[in-house]
Amino acid sequence: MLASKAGRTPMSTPGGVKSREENIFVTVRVRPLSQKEQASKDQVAWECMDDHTLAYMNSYKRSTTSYTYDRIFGPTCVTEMVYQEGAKDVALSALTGINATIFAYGQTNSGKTFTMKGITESTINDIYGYIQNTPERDFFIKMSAMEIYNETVTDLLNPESGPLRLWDDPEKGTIIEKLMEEKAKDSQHLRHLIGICEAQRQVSETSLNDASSRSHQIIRLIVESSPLESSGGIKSLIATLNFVDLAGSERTSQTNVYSRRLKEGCHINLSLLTLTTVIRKLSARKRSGHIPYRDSKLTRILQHSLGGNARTAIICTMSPVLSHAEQSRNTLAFANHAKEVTNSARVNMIVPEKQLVKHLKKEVARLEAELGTPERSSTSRSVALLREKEYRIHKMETEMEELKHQRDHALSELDELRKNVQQEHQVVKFPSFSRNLGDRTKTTVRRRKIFRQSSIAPISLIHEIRKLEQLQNRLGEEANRALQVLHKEVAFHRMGNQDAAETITKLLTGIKETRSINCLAADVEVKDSSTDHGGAADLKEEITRLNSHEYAIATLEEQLEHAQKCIDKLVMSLPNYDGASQSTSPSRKKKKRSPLALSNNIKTEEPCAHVPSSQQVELEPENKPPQNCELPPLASNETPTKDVDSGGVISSRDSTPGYHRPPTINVKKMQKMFENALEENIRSIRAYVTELKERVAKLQYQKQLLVCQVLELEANEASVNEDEEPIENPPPWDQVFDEKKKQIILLWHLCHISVIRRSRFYLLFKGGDPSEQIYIEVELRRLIWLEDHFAQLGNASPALLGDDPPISVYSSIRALKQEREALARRVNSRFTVAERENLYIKWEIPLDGKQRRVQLVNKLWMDPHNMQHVQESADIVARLVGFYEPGSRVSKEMFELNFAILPDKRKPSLLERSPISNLLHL
Ligand SMILES: Nc1ncnc2c1ncn2[C@@H]1O[C@H](COP(=O)(O)OP(=O)(O)OP(=O)(O)O)[C@@H](O)[C@H]1O
Repeated sequence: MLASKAGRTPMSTPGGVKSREENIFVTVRVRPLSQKEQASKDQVAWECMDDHTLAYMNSYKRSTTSYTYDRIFGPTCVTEMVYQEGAKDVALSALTGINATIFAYGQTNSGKTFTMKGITESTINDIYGYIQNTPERDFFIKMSAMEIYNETVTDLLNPESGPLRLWDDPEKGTIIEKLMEEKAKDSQHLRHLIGICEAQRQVSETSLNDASSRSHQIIRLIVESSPLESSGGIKSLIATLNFVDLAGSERTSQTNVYSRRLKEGCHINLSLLTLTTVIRKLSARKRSGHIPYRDSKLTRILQHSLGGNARTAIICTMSPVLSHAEQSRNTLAFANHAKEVTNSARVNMIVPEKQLVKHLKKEVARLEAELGTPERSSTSRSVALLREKEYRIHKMETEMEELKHQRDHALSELDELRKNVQQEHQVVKFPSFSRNLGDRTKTTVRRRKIFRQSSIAPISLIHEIRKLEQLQNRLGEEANRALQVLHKEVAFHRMGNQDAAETITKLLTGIKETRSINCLAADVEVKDSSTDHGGAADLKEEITRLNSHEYAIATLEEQLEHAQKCIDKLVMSLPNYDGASQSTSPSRKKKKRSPLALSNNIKTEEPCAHVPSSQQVELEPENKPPQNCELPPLASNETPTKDVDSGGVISSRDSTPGYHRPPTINVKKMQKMFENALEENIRSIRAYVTELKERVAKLQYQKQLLVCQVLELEANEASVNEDEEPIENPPPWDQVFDEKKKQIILLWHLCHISVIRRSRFYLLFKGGDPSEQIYIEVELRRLIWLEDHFAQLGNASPALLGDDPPISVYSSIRALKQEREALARRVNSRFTVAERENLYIKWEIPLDGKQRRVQLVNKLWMDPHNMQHVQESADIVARLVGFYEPGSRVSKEMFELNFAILPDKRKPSLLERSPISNLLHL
């Protein structure tokens, strides 16, 4: 509901726009013959002579009486023409702040509703077209609607509010208390609201009209517009536009003689009589005399439109047939009086107080500026400029603050990201397999988080794997070089047995092969890395690949093992080998200057990166080293013999005649020195090989850890997916039932479903039995469908839907209304006087109020959120319909699921009928 017009200063043309005096614009529309009239061969009694003259034709087809009006619309004229020429000008006055009213007056079944529907539709189109073409103003449209039925005013937008009271305001005239005003969002919304009101209207079947309007309906648009602030204007315009579809004037003989219709007819005729009297008195220009506006609610409400501040157009509708000639003459008599009535319409302006104050302040400032000296005005201009600059500076400062804030935020996010990456690296390097389960869970959660945040984890793992591979290659290379040196040493000294030399050669070949395999793998790796996006899938591939050349490390290990054995053998075969040589005596230690410069820091120094050991032989001080490191090769036939005396090895050369032995060199000593060097070398190589083995083992271990980590990562990934798609146990039926029941009750309300059906369903399905599930499900789905269907229809124009759309929200409202009426009639017979009084008290219906039964029934099932209300409503409906009576037919099967027609051929009574439910097999 919208707020009333508070905070406005009405300025109804105070010395401004003059009020305009003009007569009510009266037109007559003669409808075509109805099918019934054609069938009964009823004679046509009226002829349109021209656009302004209508003539009554006697039985000889001669014109006897003629009537003149502003415009006559013959049977062939369409409603759009009636609108264009009979209503448009008046209706659109509302856009310029002038109140306007369009009436349809005429005998029952003469076409009033038919005409007014079209007129309303066309006016809405034009209003919204105008709004679109007037961008310099802001428009605001509200709508209210009421019907006057049996002299009771009801709000058609809120029928539950009951009868509305009228009261008089000295300024505003008659005011309808609590009448709802709904803001129209757009033309579609407005049409939708009008559609709902039309559906609410009292319509009944009479002998003349299958759907006769039994009430006067007033649809009221409040059109307000104000200039855009930028335009500098301050005056808003406001006007009401009434579309009045009167109930049909009828003779008692023409209506059914049932008491209800008779009573309606009396009220209708009474209010129409007052209207006629008011018009007649107004037309007689006896304004000084009493105009009985207050004799009927209709004339009270429309007082402004009858001789007051409004432009008014009346469209008198009539049937062309002779049998209704008398009624038609009455209509024309009314039209004659109406065309004499003069209105004085004014432009209604309002000035919102806020805007007025603002405007006045501006004016004062301007005047001050004009009065002031040029200096003063220039100073004030400078001040204004200064202020503007200050404002801009302030704005820029705020923006800068905001930017700084954004930058800080971005930086902290970056930091966070970096931290995550580092953490992930640490996790990769030092996996926590030894931790307890609690710690692991924490790590998993953290890692899962990191994994979600970025894809760096798999990338870093891949890097680790590749580093390991490089290490593996380097180990291979080092082993290779070590063995080569060994080989050379052995070859050079031609020592050791043949087997050892062969073994070393084999080892070399083996290692070379291993190296070549690793190189191949490295090639593949380079290629792979070009397409590497660091995903978990790549990681898996990586591990698979690593596992596939697992044998490379194993082979290397094996070969190193083998090499060590060979070396051991060689060492054993050394002539001066004894077990004690292994010990590190101080003398040995002193002497121990490895020809390969191998030391304990072998890890970092590559033994084979130096010059051959033979070139590094350090001679004892008394023996000068040979200039040329290359020692002369031994003759093949020379076999070393042992000098038993000296206890040393004597070269065969020593014994060879003619052999020139340098005088300064002690051969024995030399030999000894070489032996020692070899021994040292071999020992060094042995130590190195041992270390290589250790490193390979470490490598293997690290690889194992990596694989485990990958597995863990995969498991986390899987559990993340599980987290995202949790498989939940279905909730218990009681809970489901409760939720669905609430949904169903709300949808019943929204779709205006029969209250009898609601009550039956509600009382039948209590939720205890899981077999009810299917009924609940089907009901819910149908209602959801219905709601959707209504929503779609809601966007369609009522004009497009036609008079009685097959299934629409309007038809269901109408059906529900009829059902409530029928139920109301049963209240007296189904409840005792005491019970009724109790009910009225409980449902807050005044005991002395009118139509208490109707009020009671109208209150049933109106609050879908209150379960107690729902239960009590269902109980009352059950009593009214007789569900609780013995032998009453209530079974679940009546909400059948198979959509088949029930075998019961019994014609349903009104209380069991509902167009929507029938259509939907509800
Ligand atoms: N100009 C017209 N062209 C075609 N059909 C018309 C025309 N005017 C009215 N009708 C038809 O005549 C019937 C009666 O019209 P309508 O209900 O509008 O009359 P009414 O004056 O509002 O009656 P009541 O006062 O009983 O409500 C309807 O079926 C309507 O479709």
